[in-house]
Amino acid sequence: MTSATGREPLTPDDFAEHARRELPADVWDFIAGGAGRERTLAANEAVFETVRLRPRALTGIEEPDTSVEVFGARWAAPLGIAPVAYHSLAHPDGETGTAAAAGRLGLPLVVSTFAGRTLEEVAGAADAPLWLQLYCFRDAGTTFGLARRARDSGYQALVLTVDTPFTGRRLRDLRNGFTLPAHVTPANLTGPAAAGSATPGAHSRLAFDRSLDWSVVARLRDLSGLPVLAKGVLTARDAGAAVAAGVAGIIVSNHGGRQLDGVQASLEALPEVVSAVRGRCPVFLDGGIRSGADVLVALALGARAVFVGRPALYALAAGGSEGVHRMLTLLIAELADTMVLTGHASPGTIDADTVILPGHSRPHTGNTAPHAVPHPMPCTDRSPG
Ligand SMILES: Cc1cc2nc3c(=O)[nH]c(=O)nc-3n(C[C@H](O)[C@H](O)[C@H](O)COP(=O)(O)O)c2cc1C
Ligand SMILES: CCCCC(=O)C(=O)O
Repeated sequence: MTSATGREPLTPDDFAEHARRELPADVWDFIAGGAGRERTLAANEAVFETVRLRPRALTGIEEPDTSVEVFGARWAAPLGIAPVAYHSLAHPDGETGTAAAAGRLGLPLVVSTFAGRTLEEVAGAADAPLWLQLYCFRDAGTTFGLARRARDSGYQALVLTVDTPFTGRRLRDLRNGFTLPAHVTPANLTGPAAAGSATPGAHSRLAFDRSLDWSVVARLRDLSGLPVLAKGVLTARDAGAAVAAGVAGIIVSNHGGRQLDGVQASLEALPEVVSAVRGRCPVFLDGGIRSGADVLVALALGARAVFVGRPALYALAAGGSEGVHRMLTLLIAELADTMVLTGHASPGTIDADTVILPGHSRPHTGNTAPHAVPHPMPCTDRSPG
């Protein structure tokens, strides 16, 4: 696992560089790409460049405790792996390799509906919490069958993706005429739900149930007995609807810029959602997390924890299960260092005073409660003064 310069990867970007060389060009484009002109894809990462950290001197912290508790389970860090389809596109180790790597470190994995391995195989490989991401199919029996299998094999939550009535217009895939290689199939789907899945975009338009409303949250919760999170919320309005529908948590996400191009970066949307939720459930974030400092910034703006998507597949492509283990280890180490240098012995104290947002010379004062009233990002607050 050496980079183009012959060195060991030290950051998620190093793994990406490695993956780009390893993967066929159309597979790279499927993973790396976004919808439309990829403005939201770019914004997800770029917004983190605009946030400044505030250091703390002589805090006496020797070893920070990076762990957090989520739904009664202890995670080694406020970090997990987002649901990403077909890990076997990146490496034969597939989802079992990713699950083993995350599990060894005590970090959770959200398994995609489009996993290349069965839910049961992945459960057998993992030592840390697993959640199952759900797409809802026109064939409702498929969706409910997945939810029951998740419950029966020890998954701890369901993650309902709410931003994808069909997959977005991904121009790279359309131009490449992208189809999955023959060895990559959705291991958990059978019958009509699986038909045509080799062409993901076209398949989603045939198979996904677009008639859904928020009542599906209670149906999934009642039949599985599992907490249900909504993934893909970017506005106060949808956050309110999700809470009213009984979600156990919200994942602020724009699907890695793969759905509606032109929407806010995830980090920009986070304060609005956190304010609307008013502590009624934990709020998580994915999109553009590429360093330990990015994790800390998201927590400072109110996230309980974050998820990485593409970095997991890039690390898998670069070095299989070991690559994922190394990438996650690096992120935890960077987070721990950033916590010491900003004066936080544990994630629970990371508050809005830890960061300065663009257009502000000082942090918002008077907010010392962790994960409480966050700053508006300037993109949502352009008013002078
Ligand atoms: C190749 C790929 C496949 C994805 N598959 C799914 C999926 O099956 N279900 C889902 O809810 N989100 C899916 N996502 C979105 C991720 O869960 C996540 O929102 C996004 O990747 C986070 O952004 P990041 O890649 O910048 O970390 C996928 C993303 C990528 C890149
Ligand atoms: C139909 C496959 C959808 C996977 C997905 O969610 C994505 O590629 O973003």
